[in-house]
Amino acid sequence: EEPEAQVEKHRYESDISKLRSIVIHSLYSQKDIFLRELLSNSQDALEKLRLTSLSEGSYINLDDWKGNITIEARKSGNGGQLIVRDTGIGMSKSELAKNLGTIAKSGTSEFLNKADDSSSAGVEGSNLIGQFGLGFYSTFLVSPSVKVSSIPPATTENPHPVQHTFESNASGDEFTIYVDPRGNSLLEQGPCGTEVVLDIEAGSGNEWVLDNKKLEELVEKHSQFSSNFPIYLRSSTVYDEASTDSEEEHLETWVKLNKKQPLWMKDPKSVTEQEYREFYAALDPAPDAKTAGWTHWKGDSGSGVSFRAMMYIPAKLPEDFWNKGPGVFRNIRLLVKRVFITDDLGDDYLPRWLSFLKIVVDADDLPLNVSRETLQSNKFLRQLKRILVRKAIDMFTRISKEEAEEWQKIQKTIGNAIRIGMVESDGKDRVKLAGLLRFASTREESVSLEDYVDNRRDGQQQIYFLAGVGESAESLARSPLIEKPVARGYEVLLLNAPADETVMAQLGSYRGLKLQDVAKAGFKYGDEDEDAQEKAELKMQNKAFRPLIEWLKKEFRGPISDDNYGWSANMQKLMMANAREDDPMLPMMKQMPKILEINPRSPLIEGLLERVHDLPQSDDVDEDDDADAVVMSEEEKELRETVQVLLDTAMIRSGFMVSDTNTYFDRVESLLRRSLGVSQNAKTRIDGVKPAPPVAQDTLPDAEEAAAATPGMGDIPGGVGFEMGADGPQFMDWQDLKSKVGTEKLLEDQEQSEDLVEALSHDEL
Ligand SMILES: Nc1ncnc2c1ncn2[C@@H]1O[C@H](COP(=O)(O)OP(=O)(O)OP(=O)(O)O)[C@@H](O)[C@H]1O
Repeated sequence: EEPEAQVEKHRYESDISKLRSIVIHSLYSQKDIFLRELLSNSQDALEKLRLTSLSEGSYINLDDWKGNITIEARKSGNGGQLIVRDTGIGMSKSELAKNLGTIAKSGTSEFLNKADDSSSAGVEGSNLIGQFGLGFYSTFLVSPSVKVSSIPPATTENPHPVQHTFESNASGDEFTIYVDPRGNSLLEQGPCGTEVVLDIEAGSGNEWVLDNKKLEELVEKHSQFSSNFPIYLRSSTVYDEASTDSEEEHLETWVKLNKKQPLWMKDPKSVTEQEYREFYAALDPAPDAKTAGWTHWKGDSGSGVSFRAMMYIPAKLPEDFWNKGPGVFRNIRLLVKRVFITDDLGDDYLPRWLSFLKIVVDADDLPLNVSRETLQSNKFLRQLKRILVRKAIDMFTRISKEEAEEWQKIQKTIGNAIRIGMVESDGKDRVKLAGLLRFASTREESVSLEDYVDNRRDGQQQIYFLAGVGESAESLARSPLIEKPVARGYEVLLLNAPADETVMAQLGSYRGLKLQDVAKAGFKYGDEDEDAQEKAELKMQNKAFRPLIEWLKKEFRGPISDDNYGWSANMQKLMMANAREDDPMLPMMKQMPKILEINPRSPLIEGLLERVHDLPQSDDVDEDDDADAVVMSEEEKELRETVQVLLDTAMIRSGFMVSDTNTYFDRVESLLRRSLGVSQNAKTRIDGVKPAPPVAQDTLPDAEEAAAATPGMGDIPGGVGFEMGADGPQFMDWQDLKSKVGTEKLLEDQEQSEDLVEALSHDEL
């Protein structure tokens, strides 16, 4: 049994001395991990005691046991002591020597070799420290001298255990063990336990260890979920012996730090929806953070590492989400056995389009310290990456099938992410993602590609769509480009998200049906050839409309061509939106050829044909002559102008921009004048417009004074509007008014003059 009394001196094995110094020197920049290591040891000790008490033949009675960990910062002057206690399994004298004085795990020399290779690389060192069970030595990072007092539970072999203290200095290569002069003080808290006391020196730069705020932060960051047992922090910072007298006062000064349970450890079947929603708040720092859906599973990496994970979809993306640079998401919390390891797995760990997800992964065995630099070499993390992407897509798919309405909302939020995902993914994933999108169509407000295919016409080979960035589905539905397919009874998807056209082009087809942009000329419906009558009709139409087509080609040679390689209006818009003002391609982009398709069934086109027929013949003019030299008849000029407006309008209706809006408006005005019977030459009158008074001579109050005297918006009276009489608005007769303006004398009283001025300003408005 334990020989009592005097202090026993032990020498560290030479390897351990070396080791300690490596740990101490290579981890200089990551000092705060010491607390995580201590808490994780305490957690293990508590867990071990519970397990031991449950094992057969155990004499340990845990009926009155309070399993917990306490942290206390005792300041004295500028330095002090940090004390971490647990009511866990504790250590006997020989266990103290063995566990803290030697290395239980094999592979010491392997560790030393690795550590030597990277002696100055703190990161590598921190990775090794957990791998080889050296956590305890990290206490020397902040403390020059460490004491561990411990007492094991009573057993048949050791019915009266004695509390011993292990003491070691950071500098020396020896440690001492002695009977704790305070007696079995730890038995006040429970049947056994351990107390670690770190001396924190004033002026050492480690004074922060005694700052409760900092301690709280560290626990929240690293150990919030690490313990199934409560972790308490003593809230008073100045140690006062007298205050611990009464039990009640004593308890009041302890604050529980780990309030949230590690929900992911539970069986998903036993977790309520409420619990999932509440837990989300712990993951998303946004004040009114809500989740729109989640998945929770237990998995295996395939290389033997099992893990538990939760994945959440936020209800909203931050406003600046798509503008955020890389590396700012930190949306995956990686833990190992409930101990937080990192939320920085590297900028491109998950694809950017999935970075809105909030994820927790808790692995069963990984080196406790995983740094970004060592990620690439970690097999589990490489496998996990693929697992997470697959799980995300599965989760989306499940919600879209089981909660169609909810998905409708979600896909509005993350639809663009899914589109980007489609562009970045390949094969199966792309098809799965495509199936998740919902589009407006000419048949329904919201359809999936699946719905579209299910509703296809007999023998239909294509999925028709029209894309127009930023346009409403209603306005797309009125586009002349879909008149024909709709008239024939085909459903057309109306796509208005920026990436839609690109995404459809990439997807190519869905369930064997080719994706067809109806804005592209020359596509076939696939059933044309079967119909001889249709063919004959087309031939006739071609013949009948030839004069119009010829005339159009002659007159509008530039903008009209029958080549098939134009951009769709949508693509033109996208390209222009991305082009810089001084882009040399800009004028070219504006002028990309477009294809004019005329509908022979349109009365407008029939009317045009008639007018072209009626034009005086000009066959005698040589084609090569300069067009300006041709003397054009008045009718032809007029027709030309009308057709130009028609062409521009067709462009606008098809989603293109006209290259020169002013000219377009001039033409429209001229057309309007003609239809109203107003002369083309009549000018807008500028006489009678009241000139502004001369430049002011008086002085104004300065800006601040004026601001103070200005009434708020609420004080602004009336506004302009027509007076409503009993029979509706009262308008004044314009001709009457005009004549009054000409004869000012008629304005007899002030009131009338005010009426008039107001009426005039209405007119101008
Ligand atoms: N609070 C404690 N209660 C009981 N035993 C402890 C306590 N702290 C440490 N020990 C014992 O000391 C051993 C060494 O601890 P150390 O932190 O150096 O490594 P580890 O805990 O084994 O490994 P790791 O740091 O990777 O978890 C532990 O395995 C444990 O047996």
